[in-house]
Amino acid sequence: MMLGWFVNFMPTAWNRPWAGSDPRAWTTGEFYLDMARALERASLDFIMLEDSSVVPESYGKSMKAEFQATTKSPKQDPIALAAAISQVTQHLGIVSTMSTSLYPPDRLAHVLATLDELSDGRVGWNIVTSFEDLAAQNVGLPALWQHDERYVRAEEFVTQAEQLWGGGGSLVSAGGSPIVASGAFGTVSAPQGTLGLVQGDRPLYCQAGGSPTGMDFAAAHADVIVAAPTGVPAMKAYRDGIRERLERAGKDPDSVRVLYMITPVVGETEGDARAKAERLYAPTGDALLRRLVMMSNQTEIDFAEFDLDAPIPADATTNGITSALEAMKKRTAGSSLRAALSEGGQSESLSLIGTPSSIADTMESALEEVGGDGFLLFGGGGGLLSRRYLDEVLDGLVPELQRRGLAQTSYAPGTFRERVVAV
Ligand SMILES: Cc1cc2nc3c(=O)[nH]c(=O)nc-3n(C[C@H](O)[C@H](O)[C@H](O)COP(=O)(O)O)c2cc1C
Repeated sequence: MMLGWFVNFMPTAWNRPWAGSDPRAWTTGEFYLDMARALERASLDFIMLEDSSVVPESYGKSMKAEFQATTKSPKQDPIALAAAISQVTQHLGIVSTMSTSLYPPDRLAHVLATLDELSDGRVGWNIVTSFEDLAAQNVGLPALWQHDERYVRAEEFVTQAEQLWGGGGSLVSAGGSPIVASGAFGTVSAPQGTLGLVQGDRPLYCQAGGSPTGMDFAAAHADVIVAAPTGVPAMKAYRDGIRERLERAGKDPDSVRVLYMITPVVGETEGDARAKAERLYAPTGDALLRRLVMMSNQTEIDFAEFDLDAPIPADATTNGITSALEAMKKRTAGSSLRAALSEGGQSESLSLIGTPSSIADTMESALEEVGGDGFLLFGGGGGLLSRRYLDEVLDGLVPELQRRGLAQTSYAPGTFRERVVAV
């Protein structure tokens, strides 16, 4: 199975046990460089760096709750971290998130070409379209385009980036004149003169479309698709949906890997793991606020206006992450927002609470039922990750998967993209 780790370049578990003694270990990148080395020691396929550079004001129509909950900020720039990680690792894939709604195509093409060279062919691009008006306003747009329009823009963006990468050549055309790529959203030229990509015509592409349009886009472009449908039937339906799209387009469905998001709670005994999960997911005031703020951030709907003891209104709509809102509607139907938010694992595909052995059993049988392909580990997001958690997963769970022959113990030769295609 493929294994990646998704992480926000944000404060670690600073106000919890095992916080460590250096409060700047996250801003300096030291924590995350240690993390990248640890992922490589455990032979994980890649690290994936989240990006969404806003201080949200959706919950309660102010930044106040976000500053209490720290779900999205403070955050450092992940591209700078990707460059630093490339210098302390040799094999780990490094997936950087960059938005087709916020970056200009020539900047993105130049940055990724540079990162590909810095990492000797290990860079991936997590292609996102963004979901916050505030993020659009940060770059001078009045608002974000409508959901499906964002994917039209993304199509054009990817085409332009590939033209700029020049099909394996240089950002400057053979004759020495700048390459010009035109489209409905604008014409770009790229005279910066980067030499080209180690990985050939493009880096590895990662994508996380959850909507039908997003899944169309993912199937058309991605090498690795990351998703968080809840439960084995939904995981299978998502993967089947991607494979059908690939088959319709005449592409090999086995050429794309679908990975599911998980945050295992690993204990020395089942009781130990359950007690840990109870502490972790306890619906305290702080935890509920954090989950409400996260939902508001994903949907740009003010969840402070909803009755905690009722389902969320069936007619609520969003120009943000539609799938997150729909999933929350399902969770609250016949129940309440409070009850839905009190469940653990808000953004996980599988609930994994147990010993390395029992968790590996569940992961193995889930993938057998679903058909493939792997998992995207996560530690719960900003303010929750600790070195202790990394150790539990990387030195506890991953070796168990390796002993069963389910996870790799070393890296095959080749670029990141070549390795993924060869799996
Ligand atoms: C594992 C995972 C990671 C994601 N990372 C980011 C990210 O770093 N930045 C971002 O703007 N969106 C991110 N997204 C959101 C997706 O790009 C996408 O907008 C979302 O899954 C909804 O799909 P849709 O756009 O098709 O509605 C992520 C989604 C998932 C499932």
